[in-house]
Amino acid sequence: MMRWLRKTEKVEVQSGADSPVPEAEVEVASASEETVIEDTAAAEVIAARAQEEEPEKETGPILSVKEVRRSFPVGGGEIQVLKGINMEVLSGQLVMLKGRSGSGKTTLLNMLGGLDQPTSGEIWFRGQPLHELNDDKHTLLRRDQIGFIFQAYALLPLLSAWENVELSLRMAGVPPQEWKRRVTHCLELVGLGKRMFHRPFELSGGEQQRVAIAKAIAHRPKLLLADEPTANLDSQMGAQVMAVFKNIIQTERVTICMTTHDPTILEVADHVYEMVDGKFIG
Ligand SMILES: Nc1ncnc2c1ncn2[C@@H]1O[C@H](COP(=O)(O)OP(=O)(O)OP(=O)(O)O)[C@@H](O)[C@H]1O
Repeated sequence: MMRWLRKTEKVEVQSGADSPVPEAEVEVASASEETVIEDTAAAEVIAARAQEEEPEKETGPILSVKEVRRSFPVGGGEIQVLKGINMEVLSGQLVMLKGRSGSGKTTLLNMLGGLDQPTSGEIWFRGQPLHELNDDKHTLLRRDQIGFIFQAYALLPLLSAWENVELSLRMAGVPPQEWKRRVTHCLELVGLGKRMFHRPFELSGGEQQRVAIAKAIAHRPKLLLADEPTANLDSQMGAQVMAVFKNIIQTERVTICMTTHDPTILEVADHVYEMVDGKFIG
């Protein structure tokens, strides 16, 4: 059973009866602690911590895409994959790109994350022209402001959930004294407070994907890009991942843009773009 609740409540994510973790709690940043705090000084510490953990809410578009085209050289000619894409993603939205295999979803997602450049057109991310930045600036921007989630989780198999998340903080240049609290916070946020020291092979697919989410948000990105994040999961685990996405949009003030083939999860999106042969329809 899954509920999406106000910030001061808990979100319960209940997995199957045969799951190693019958019930995982996804706690919304320190909120449950508020109910048991009687001491004023302690309450102030908790409130300060919650404020620190929850970045300011931004308003307006975080991403603007204008007439983006992308073609690739193939053989002696070229293939046009994106044929004039226009889109706007507002801060705090969950936006989905749906479409048949080969329609161009991943090609667009790569461009939104600065992994590839349009052949023509513009992509603006928080006021910065991604289409004009050089490789070094793209790398810095990705490191600081963008998180990626992939269909195949992309976790390091010999590292525990904790170590996987910690690694992303190291790579983002976050000071070591912040690692412990941030790793704990992120893993609790995705409902894995009790499985922090398991390695990927000791976790279910849904749990591995939730570790990947914790890893992707650890450095506090503004934008999370997810390529088919539920494609390898059954419907219940897929729903858990979507519940976590909804939760982190509220608590981490992140904006999410994801691709999907799965019609059952479209209803939780704030906006759905349907792509057909390199263009949006409808
Ligand atoms: N580097 C490249 N060189 C040549 N063709 C490419 C390149 N990258 C993508 N394509 C082609 O662009 C088209 C769109 O690919 P893309 O991966 O964006 O589709 P998709 O909608 O994400 O598909 P799927 O749902 O299967 O992941 C495909 O026909 C693919 O072969």
